[in-house]
Amino acid sequence: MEKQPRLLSSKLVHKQRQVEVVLNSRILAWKEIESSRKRGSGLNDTSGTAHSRGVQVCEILAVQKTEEDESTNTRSQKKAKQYSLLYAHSFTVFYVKRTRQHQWRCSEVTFHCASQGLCEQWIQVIAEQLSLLANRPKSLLVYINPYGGKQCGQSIYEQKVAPLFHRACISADVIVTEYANHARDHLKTEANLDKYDGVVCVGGDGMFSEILHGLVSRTQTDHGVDQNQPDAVLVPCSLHIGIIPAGSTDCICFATIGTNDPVTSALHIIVGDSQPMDVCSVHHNNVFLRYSVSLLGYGFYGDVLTDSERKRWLGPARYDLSGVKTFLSHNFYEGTVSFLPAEDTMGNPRDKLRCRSGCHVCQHKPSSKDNQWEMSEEKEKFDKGDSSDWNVIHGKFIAINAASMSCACPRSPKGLSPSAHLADGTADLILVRKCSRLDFFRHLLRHTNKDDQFDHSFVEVHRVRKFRFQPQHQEPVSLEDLSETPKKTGFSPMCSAQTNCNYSSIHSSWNCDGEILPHTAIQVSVQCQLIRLFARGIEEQQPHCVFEDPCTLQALEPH
Ligand SMILES: CCCCCCCCCCCCC/C=C/[C@@H](O)[C@H](COP(=O)(O)O)NC(=O)CCCCCCCCCCCCCCC
Ligand SMILES: Nc1ncnc2c1ncn2[C@@H]1O[C@H](COP(=O)(O)OP(=O)(O)O)[C@@H](O)[C@H]1O
Ligand SMILES: [Ca+2]
Repeated sequence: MEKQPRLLSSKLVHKQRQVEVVLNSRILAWKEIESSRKRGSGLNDTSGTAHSRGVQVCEILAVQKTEEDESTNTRSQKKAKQYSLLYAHSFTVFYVKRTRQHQWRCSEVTFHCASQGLCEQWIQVIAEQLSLLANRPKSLLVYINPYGGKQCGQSIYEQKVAPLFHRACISADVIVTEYANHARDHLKTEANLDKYDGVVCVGGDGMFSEILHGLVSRTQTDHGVDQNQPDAVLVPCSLHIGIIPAGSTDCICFATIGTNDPVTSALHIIVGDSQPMDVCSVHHNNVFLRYSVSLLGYGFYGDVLTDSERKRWLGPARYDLSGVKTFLSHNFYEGTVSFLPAEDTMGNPRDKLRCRSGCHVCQHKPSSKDNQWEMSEEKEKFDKGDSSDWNVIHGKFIAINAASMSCACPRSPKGLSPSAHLADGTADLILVRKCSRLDFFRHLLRHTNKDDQFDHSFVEVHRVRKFRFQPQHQEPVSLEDLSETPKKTGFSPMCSAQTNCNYSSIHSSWNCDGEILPHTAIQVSVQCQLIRLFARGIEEQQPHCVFEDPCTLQALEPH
């Protein structure tokens, strides 16, 4: 590893002990200076790294002159006070600390200096290094849905997030939404986006969907791209999106960060993390309907969502109640699914290659900006939608789910498709055919344990770039018509398969990231890496041990 030149090195005091503190462009490290008494008593660590600690500069959140604490009541505090009189000037470094289950916290370390000049020099040099981190946002546009999840969005932002942004010197313009689609329409037409480095969404997947639609539509309009063209090459958004989870499912946050925790999300925003993400565009007969980043689900998840909307007052529990009700209804829907499979090199949904931070599959996936891919034969064939490459499956399905990422969430920590990738340009298409209630229950249960939910005769899964769905029976012209349809028509030329059928029982609806689509016949295309989040994907769980970090030790080596 290349040795970084030291920027600053001093003997300071930390927790009433003398420490040598060293800063290079990558690491801030400190090590206790062993007293001769200790050395004689053999207390020093055999590894020679006793008491050495460090933090990566890219994980430092802020540096500040320390506020003096005047309370010196206890004996030890008095002693500390006496000690600190000699080192009267101090500064505090705030940094990211990893705790359990992918959670990050803001930790701090204070150093005392003998002179004001030295203290100010440390603050200045560290602040300079932070200002060189170009990815960090300085100005954010924040939208809060006050009614998402348990209706705590506003207090979560004010109590847990705003103080961290303030500490990191990030300015934020906050808009508390007043009605559904307020955030979407503001982003689409009004917001002056040049002022900001990112947009923050405080809410659930539905609120994220609003931000997504606002930002993607705005970008296409600004570049003259017609979203109604299913083959249009969409322009990626330049602003990053941050998600502060305050919704009911929060699967987009969970699957990109590994936890649903507002503080963790805020810290990923502050350090300027970047995670590209696929977006599915959904069309109906060449008319643009919606974008989706998590689940596009027909049948079971569509029915759960439709039923749960009436129970919004129940908060996040509405999904469990509607889930049980829908499970007991045990509906199935007939139709034709056609799909364009991804190339074999893209892996398959049943391999064990999980998408994790720095995922190789997503990194090696040619992005839409990649010229080689733009010109390749594969792409040409792909663009033409060569019909011979399309697979067609007709059947009766309990569920048709397309997951363009794992859809991991607290209800299902591995997700609907555990090996789906965040940014590979593909989605995993899961077809659950008509089966017994018990079998479907077994399949659902496997979303909550280690067993393979695809290992059933009635389930198949394909990695796809595009797909289409055509219900067996023609759908009503629009949702409005559908809601006006009498519950029991008793007559319809298309009702031979089911008795007492009506539109609501021969058709399900598509659940598109928690929104109901107005059509059942849809065409879907995965747009590779269309947006970027302030996230880094799920980090492999490892004890974060700064003692073993070679950079820390290297920074402390004598020069
Ligand atoms: C037996 C236990 C089975 C548990 C199965 C859990 C599977 C959960 C997969 C969830 C994938 C979620 C994908 C994301 C969807 C969200 O975009 C979307 C919107 O989120 P928002 O409200 O935050 O805006 N959320 C949803 O559509 C909610 C889906 C939640 C479905 C929960 C289903 C529970 C099923 C319970 C069945 C129980 C059968 C018991 C029989 C006695
Ligand atoms: N001020 C508001 N009043 C009513 N609905 C809103 C408001 N702001 C956003 N919404 C809508 O609320 C819905 C649910 O929001 P979301 O934050 O995803 O919560 P949840 O996860 O509980 O569904 C979204 O469809 C969003 O468009
Ligand atoms: Ca994907």
